[in-house]
Amino acid sequence: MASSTRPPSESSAEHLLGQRGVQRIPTDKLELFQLRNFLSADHCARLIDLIDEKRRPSTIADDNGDAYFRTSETCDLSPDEPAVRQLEDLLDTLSGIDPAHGEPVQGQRYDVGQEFKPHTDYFTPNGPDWDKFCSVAGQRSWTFMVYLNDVDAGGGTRFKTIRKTVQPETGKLLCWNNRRPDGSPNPNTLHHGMKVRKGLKYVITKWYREKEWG
Ligand SMILES: O=C(O)CCC(=O)C(=O)O
Ligand SMILES: [Fe+2]
Repeated sequence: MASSTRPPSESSAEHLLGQRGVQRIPTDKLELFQLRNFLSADHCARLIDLIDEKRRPSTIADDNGDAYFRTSETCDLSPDEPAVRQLEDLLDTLSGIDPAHGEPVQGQRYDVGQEFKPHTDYFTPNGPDWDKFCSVAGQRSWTFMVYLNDVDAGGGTRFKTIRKTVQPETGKLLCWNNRRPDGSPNPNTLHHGMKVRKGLKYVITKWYREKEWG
């Protein structure tokens, strides 16, 4: 689809591969891309400082009762902060998605032993949290995440169905389409923020929605 006809809520393989340095992870099971050095080390350091100021224990939607499912600490990052505004602008340009479809950026920090167990970022259609989280903005369409530091050991992001683990690296971006070409949720996007073994891990996550964020 030509970018001029792409809906405002969508990115696409064609658009992303037109951006300098973007690489597609070879698989036909999902649309998954990485971009090294998306953010400078200095920009990452400023975002890490903001996460350290604001972090609190993470929560999850579609809670499955496992208290150890997502053990990291999380916070929303306000675009009133210049480092966040700059990040949002870079993400909107890279993704090609209308900013109105973006959730607020989230920051996450994992200490040794913390993880985010295998999950998908889309909401289960008509699941327990569907109405609460999706009635206005609809499904999560694309996920963009950025590693803000090199982790001493562990902390990779594992996509089990394609047997691919992406290693954290300062400023490296990872993004994927949460749906199949027909628009249905893609279970092959299952991913695991693996346990940090040594050091700390900081990431930011930006989710886009099919409809405008309320
Ligand atoms: O930390 C990671 O590697 C994955 C994070 C993640 O999956 C999420 O925040 O939804
Ligand atoms: Fe995730």
